[in-house]
Amino acid sequence: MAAGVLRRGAGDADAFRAGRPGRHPGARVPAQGSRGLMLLEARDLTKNFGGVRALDGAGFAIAEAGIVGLIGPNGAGKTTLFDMIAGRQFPDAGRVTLDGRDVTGLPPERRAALGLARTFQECRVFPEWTLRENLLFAARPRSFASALLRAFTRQEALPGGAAARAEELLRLATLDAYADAPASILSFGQRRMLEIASALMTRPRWLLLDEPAAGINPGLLDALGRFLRRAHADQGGLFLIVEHNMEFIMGLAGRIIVMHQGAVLADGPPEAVQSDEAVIEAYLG
Ligand SMILES: Nc1ncnc2c1ncn2[C@@H]1O[C@H](COP(=O)(O)OP(=O)(O)OP(=O)(O)O)[C@@H](O)[C@H]1O
Repeated sequence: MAAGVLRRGAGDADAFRAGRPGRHPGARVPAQGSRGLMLLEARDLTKNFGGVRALDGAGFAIAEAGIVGLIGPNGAGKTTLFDMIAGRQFPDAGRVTLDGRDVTGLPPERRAALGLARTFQECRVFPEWTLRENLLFAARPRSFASALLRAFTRQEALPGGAAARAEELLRLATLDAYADAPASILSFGQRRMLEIASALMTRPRWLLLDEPAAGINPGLLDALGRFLRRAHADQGGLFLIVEHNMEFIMGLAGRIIVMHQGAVLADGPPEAVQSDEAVIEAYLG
Protein backbone atom coordinates (compact mmCIF):
# COMPACT_ATOMS: atom_id res chain seq x y z
CA MET A 1 0.00 0.00 0.00
CA ALA A 2 1.38 3.41 -0.93
CA ALA A 3 2.14 5.83 1.90
CA GLY A 4 -0.86 7.91 2.83
CA VAL A 5 -3.38 5.62 1.16
CA LEU A 6 -6.07 4.49 3.54
CA ARG A 7 -7.65 1.08 3.39
CA ARG A 8 -9.00 -0.98 6.21
CA GLY A 9 -6.21 -2.35 8.36
CA ALA A 10 -4.25 -1.84 11.53
CA GLY A 11 -1.80 0.63 9.96
CA ASP A 12 -4.60 2.85 8.71
CA ALA A 13 -5.13 4.86 11.88
CA ASP A 14 -1.43 5.83 11.95
CA ALA A 15 -1.47 6.88 8.31
CA PHE A 16 -4.64 8.80 9.00
CA ARG A 17 -3.27 10.70 11.98
CA ALA A 18 0.15 11.29 10.43
CA GLY A 19 1.43 14.81 10.61
CA ARG A 20 -1.68 16.83 11.29
CA PRO A 21 -2.74 17.41 14.89
CA GLY A 22 -6.40 18.32 15.37
CA ARG A 23 -7.11 22.02 15.78
CA HIS A 24 -10.85 22.34 15.31
CA PRO A 25 -12.51 19.34 16.90
CA GLY A 26 -16.25 19.30 16.46
CA ALA A 27 -16.34 21.59 13.42
CA ARG A 28 -19.64 21.11 11.66
CA VAL A 29 -21.37 22.04 8.43
CA PRO A 30 -20.97 25.76 7.64
CA ALA A 31 -24.00 28.04 7.60
CA GLN A 32 -25.91 28.85 4.44
CA GLY A 33 -24.38 31.07 1.80
CA SER A 34 -25.37 34.67 1.21
CA ARG A 35 -28.02 33.74 -1.36
CA GLY A 36 -29.63 31.48 1.21
CA LEU A 37 -29.44 28.44 -1.07
CA MET A 38 -27.13 25.49 -0.69
CA LEU A 39 -24.76 24.91 -3.57
CA LEU A 40 -25.29 21.18 -3.03
CA GLU A 41 -27.42 19.32 -0.56
CA ALA A 42 -27.91 15.59 -0.11
CA ARG A 43 -30.66 14.88 2.37
CA ASP A 44 -31.44 11.54 4.06
CA LEU A 45 -30.39 9.42 1.10
CA THR A 46 -31.19 5.74 1.33
CA LYS A 47 -30.31 3.05 -1.21
CA ASN A 48 -30.65 -0.71 -0.96
CA PHE A 49 -29.17 -3.28 -3.32
CA GLY A 50 -31.08 -6.45 -2.48
CA GLY A 51 -30.18 -7.08 1.14
CA VAL A 52 -27.32 -4.56 1.19
CA ARG A 53 -28.03 -1.06 2.49
CA ALA A 54 -25.47 1.05 0.60
CA LEU A 55 -26.83 4.37 1.87
CA ASP A 56 -28.56 4.72 5.19
CA GLY A 57 -29.79 8.29 5.61
CA ALA A 58 -26.64 9.91 4.23
CA GLY A 59 -26.73 13.69 4.07
CA PHE A 60 -24.69 16.86 4.02
CA ALA A 61 -25.04 20.43 2.84
CA ILE A 62 -22.43 22.55 1.10
CA ALA A 63 -23.07 26.28 1.06
CA GLU A 64 -19.79 27.65 -0.19
CA ALA A 65 -17.66 27.12 -3.27
CA GLY A 66 -14.54 25.14 -2.46
CA ILE A 67 -12.72 21.83 -2.68
CA VAL A 68 -14.40 19.17 -0.55
CA GLY A 69 -13.13 15.62 0.03
CA LEU A 70 -15.48 12.64 0.43
CA ILE A 71 -13.69 9.80 2.18
CA GLY A 72 -14.48 6.60 4.04
CA PRO A 73 -13.42 2.96 4.27
CA ASN A 74 -14.18 0.54 1.43
CA GLY A 75 -17.90 -0.06 1.08
CA ALA A 76 -18.85 3.08 3.05
CA GLY A 77 -21.18 4.25 0.25
CA LYS A 78 -19.09 6.99 -1.38
CA THR A 79 -19.57 5.86 -4.98
CA THR A 80 -23.27 5.24 -4.45
CA LEU A 81 -23.65 8.74 -3.00
CA PHE A 82 -21.65 10.20 -5.90
CA ASP A 83 -23.88 8.40 -8.38
CA MET A 84 -26.96 9.87 -6.70
CA ILE A 85 -25.54 13.38 -7.05
CA ALA A 86 -24.60 12.77 -10.69
CA GLY A 87 -27.92 11.08 -11.51
CA ARG A 88 -26.35 7.79 -12.51
CA GLN A 89 -28.45 6.08 -9.85
CA PHE A 90 -31.58 7.16 -8.00
CA PRO A 91 -32.20 6.87 -4.26
CA ASP A 92 -34.95 4.79 -2.66
CA ALA A 93 -35.57 7.77 -0.38
CA GLY A 94 -34.14 11.21 0.24
CA ARG A 95 -33.29 14.03 -2.13
CA VAL A 96 -30.51 15.91 -3.86
CA THR A 97 -30.62 19.64 -4.56
CA LEU A 98 -28.33 21.82 -6.67
CA ASP A 99 -28.58 25.54 -5.89
CA GLY A 100 -31.78 24.72 -4.06
CA ARG A 101 -33.35 22.95 -7.02
CA ASP A 102 -34.55 19.41 -6.43
CA VAL A 103 -32.78 17.24 -9.03
CA THR A 104 -33.39 13.85 -7.38
CA GLY A 105 -35.24 12.39 -10.36
CA LEU A 106 -33.31 14.14 -13.13
CA PRO A 107 -31.15 12.07 -15.50
CA PRO A 108 -27.41 12.84 -15.78
CA GLU A 109 -27.72 14.91 -18.97
CA ARG A 110 -30.25 17.27 -17.36
CA ARG A 111 -27.87 17.76 -14.41
CA ALA A 112 -25.01 18.33 -16.85
CA ALA A 113 -27.09 21.04 -18.53
CA LEU A 114 -27.38 22.71 -15.12
CA GLY A 115 -23.58 22.75 -14.82
CA LEU A 116 -22.60 19.45 -13.23
CA ALA A 117 -19.64 17.45 -14.56
CA ARG A 118 -17.87 14.32 -13.34
CA THR A 119 -14.90 12.07 -14.01
CA PHE A 120 -14.78 8.32 -13.47
CA GLN A 121 -12.40 5.91 -11.72
CA GLU A 122 -11.37 4.55 -15.12
CA CYS A 123 -9.75 7.36 -17.11
CA ARG A 124 -11.76 8.36 -20.20
CA VAL A 125 -9.82 10.14 -22.97
CA PHE A 126 -9.51 9.51 -26.71
CA PRO A 127 -5.91 8.25 -27.10
CA GLU A 128 -5.70 8.79 -30.88
CA TRP A 129 -6.82 12.41 -30.70
CA THR A 130 -4.55 15.29 -29.80
CA LEU A 131 -4.91 16.90 -26.41
CA ARG A 132 -6.51 19.96 -28.00
CA GLU A 133 -9.00 17.78 -29.90
CA ASN A 134 -9.90 15.99 -26.70
CA LEU A 135 -10.64 19.29 -24.98
CA LEU A 136 -12.61 20.76 -27.88
CA PHE A 137 -14.69 17.60 -28.10
CA ALA A 138 -15.65 18.06 -24.46
CA ALA A 139 -16.92 21.58 -25.24
CA ARG A 140 -19.22 20.40 -28.05
CA PRO A 141 -22.90 21.20 -27.51
CA ARG A 142 -24.78 17.96 -26.87
CA SER A 143 -28.23 19.12 -27.91
CA PHE A 144 -30.28 17.39 -30.61
CA ALA A 145 -30.24 20.58 -32.71
CA SER A 146 -26.44 20.77 -32.68
CA ALA A 147 -26.19 17.06 -33.56
CA LEU A 148 -28.45 17.67 -36.58
CA LEU A 149 -26.38 20.67 -37.63
CA ARG A 150 -23.24 18.56 -37.40
CA ALA A 151 -24.79 15.73 -39.43
CA PHE A 152 -25.94 18.01 -42.26
CA THR A 153 -23.11 20.52 -42.49
CA ARG A 154 -20.25 18.42 -41.14
CA GLN A 155 -19.32 21.59 -39.27
CA GLU A 156 -18.45 21.61 -35.62
CA ALA A 157 -20.44 24.34 -33.88
CA LEU A 158 -18.21 25.06 -30.91
CA PRO A 159 -19.27 27.58 -28.30
CA GLY A 160 -17.43 30.90 -28.43
CA GLY A 161 -14.31 30.90 -26.30
CA ALA A 162 -13.84 27.10 -26.45
CA ALA A 163 -10.47 27.34 -28.21
CA ALA A 164 -9.18 29.89 -25.69
CA ARG A 165 -10.52 27.83 -22.79
CA ALA A 166 -8.68 24.75 -24.12
CA GLU A 167 -5.39 26.67 -24.24
CA GLU A 168 -5.96 28.03 -20.76
CA LEU A 169 -6.62 24.57 -19.32
CA LEU A 170 -3.61 23.07 -21.09
CA ARG A 171 -1.51 25.76 -19.40
CA LEU A 172 -3.10 25.21 -15.99
CA ALA A 173 -2.40 21.48 -16.30
CA THR A 174 1.12 22.21 -17.62
CA LEU A 175 0.29 20.07 -20.65
CA ASP A 176 0.56 22.90 -23.20
CA ALA A 177 3.78 21.51 -24.65
CA TYR A 178 1.80 18.47 -25.84
CA ALA A 179 -1.25 20.30 -27.23
CA ASP A 180 -0.86 18.80 -30.72
CA ALA A 181 0.36 15.37 -29.67
CA PRO A 182 -1.98 12.38 -29.41
CA ALA A 183 -3.14 11.68 -25.88
CA SER A 184 -1.60 8.20 -26.20
CA ILE A 185 1.87 9.65 -25.52
CA LEU A 186 0.84 10.86 -22.07
CA SER A 187 1.57 9.01 -18.86
CA PHE A 188 -1.41 7.69 -16.91
CA GLY A 189 -1.30 10.65 -14.52
CA GLN A 190 -1.16 13.14 -17.38
CA ARG A 191 -4.14 11.43 -19.02
CA ARG A 192 -6.02 11.82 -15.77
CA MET A 193 -5.23 15.55 -15.82
CA LEU A 194 -6.42 15.74 -19.43
CA GLU A 195 -9.67 14.04 -18.45
CA ILE A 196 -10.18 16.53 -15.63
CA ALA A 197 -9.33 19.41 -17.98
CA SER A 198 -11.98 18.08 -20.39
CA ALA A 199 -14.54 18.09 -17.60
CA LEU A 200 -13.56 21.69 -16.84
CA MET A 201 -14.04 22.92 -20.41
CA THR A 202 -17.61 24.03 -19.71
CA ARG A 203 -16.66 25.67 -16.38
CA PRO A 204 -18.96 23.37 -14.38
CA ARG A 205 -20.45 24.77 -11.21
CA TRP A 206 -20.21 21.29 -9.65
CA LEU A 207 -17.31 19.00 -10.53
CA LEU A 208 -17.33 15.46 -9.13
CA LEU A 209 -13.97 13.68 -9.22
CA ASP A 210 -13.83 9.95 -8.51
CA GLU A 211 -10.44 9.01 -7.03
CA PRO A 212 -8.32 11.35 -9.16
CA ALA A 213 -5.11 10.28 -7.39
CA ALA A 214 -5.66 6.53 -7.87
CA GLY A 215 -2.83 4.83 -9.73
CA ILE A 216 -0.91 8.05 -10.24
CA ASN A 217 2.85 8.03 -9.91
CA PRO A 218 3.76 9.79 -6.62
CA GLY A 219 5.97 12.17 -8.63
CA LEU A 220 2.90 13.47 -10.46
CA LEU A 221 0.64 13.84 -7.43
CA ASP A 222 2.00 17.30 -6.63
CA ALA A 223 1.35 18.38 -10.21
CA LEU A 224 -2.20 17.02 -10.00
CA GLY A 225 -2.83 18.84 -6.71
CA ARG A 226 -1.42 22.10 -8.13
CA PHE A 227 -3.58 21.74 -11.23
CA LEU A 228 -6.75 21.23 -9.19
CA ARG A 229 -5.95 24.19 -6.92
CA ARG A 230 -5.20 26.46 -9.86
CA ALA A 231 -8.26 25.30 -11.79
CA HIS A 232 -10.47 25.92 -8.78
CA ALA A 233 -8.97 29.37 -8.17
CA ASP A 234 -9.57 30.10 -11.86
CA GLN A 235 -13.22 29.15 -12.04
CA GLY A 236 -14.66 28.62 -8.54
CA GLY A 237 -17.64 26.35 -7.94
CA LEU A 238 -17.56 23.10 -6.00
CA PHE A 239 -15.00 20.36 -6.57
CA LEU A 240 -16.26 17.28 -4.69
CA ILE A 241 -13.59 14.59 -4.62
CA VAL A 242 -13.89 10.93 -3.58
CA GLU A 243 -10.40 9.85 -2.60
CA HIS A 244 -8.54 7.10 -0.74
CA ASN A 245 -5.16 8.83 -0.78
CA MET A 246 -5.30 10.62 2.56
CA GLU A 247 -2.14 12.65 2.21
CA PHE A 248 -3.35 13.97 -1.13
CA ILE A 249 -6.91 14.86 -0.11
CA MET A 250 -6.02 16.25 3.32
CA GLY A 251 -3.54 18.59 1.69
CA LEU A 252 -5.96 19.66 -1.02
CA ALA A 253 -9.46 19.97 0.45
CA GLY A 254 -10.68 22.65 2.84
CA ARG A 255 -13.40 20.37 4.14
CA ILE A 256 -13.65 16.61 4.52
CA ILE A 257 -16.86 14.58 4.71
CA VAL A 258 -16.36 11.10 6.12
CA MET A 259 -18.77 8.28 5.30
CA HIS A 260 -19.15 5.04 7.18
CA GLN A 261 -21.76 2.31 6.74
CA GLY A 262 -23.88 4.41 4.40
CA ALA A 263 -24.06 7.55 6.53
CA VAL A 264 -21.97 10.65 7.20
CA LEU A 265 -19.81 10.05 10.23
CA ALA A 266 -17.90 13.33 10.40
CA ASP A 267 -17.72 16.59 8.51
CA GLY A 268 -15.23 19.38 9.01
CA PRO A 269 -11.74 20.74 8.32
CA PRO A 270 -9.05 18.10 7.62
CA GLU A 271 -7.34 18.63 10.99
CA ALA A 272 -10.56 18.03 12.93
CA VAL A 273 -11.53 14.96 10.95
CA GLN A 274 -8.09 13.41 11.28
CA SER A 275 -8.18 13.60 15.05
CA ASP A 276 -11.80 12.46 15.38
CA GLU A 277 -11.80 9.23 17.38
CA ALA A 278 -14.96 7.90 15.70
CA VAL A 279 -13.34 8.36 12.31
CA ILE A 280 -10.14 6.62 13.37
CA GLU A 281 -12.22 3.78 14.81
CA ALA A 282 -14.18 3.46 11.54
CA TYR A 283 -10.99 3.10 9.56
CA LEU A 284 -9.64 0.50 11.95
CA GLY A 285 -12.82 -1.48 11.31
N1 LIG B 1 -24.86 -2.40 -7.80
C1 LIG B 1 -24.69 -2.92 -6.58
N2 LIG B 1 -25.22 -4.11 -6.27
C2 LIG B 1 -25.07 -4.66 -5.04
N3 LIG B 1 -24.39 -4.05 -4.04
C3 LIG B 1 -23.83 -2.86 -4.30
C4 LIG B 1 -23.94 -2.24 -5.58
N4 LIG B 1 -23.29 -1.05 -5.53
C5 LIG B 1 -22.77 -0.95 -4.29
N5 LIG B 1 -23.09 -2.04 -3.55
C6 LIG B 1 -22.74 -2.26 -2.15
O1 LIG B 1 -23.07 -1.08 -1.44
C7 LIG B 1 -22.08 -0.79 -0.46
C8 LIG B 1 -21.49 0.60 -0.74
O2 LIG B 1 -20.75 0.53 -1.96
P1 LIG B 1 -19.99 1.78 -2.59
O3 LIG B 1 -19.36 1.32 -3.84
O4 LIG B 1 -20.91 2.93 -2.66
O5 LIG B 1 -18.89 2.07 -1.47
P2 LIG B 1 -17.55 2.93 -1.58
O6 LIG B 1 -17.46 3.70 -0.32
O7 LIG B 1 -17.56 3.69 -2.85
O8 LIG B 1 -16.44 1.80 -1.60
P3 LIG B 1 -14.99 1.79 -2.30
O9 LIG B 1 -14.17 2.79 -1.56
O10 LIG B 1 -14.54 0.40 -2.08
O11 LIG B 1 -15.20 2.13 -3.76
C9 LIG B 1 -21.06 -1.91 -0.54
O12 LIG B 1 -21.41 -2.87 0.41
C10 LIG B 1 -21.24 -2.46 -1.94
O13 LIG B 1 -20.88 -3.81 -2.02
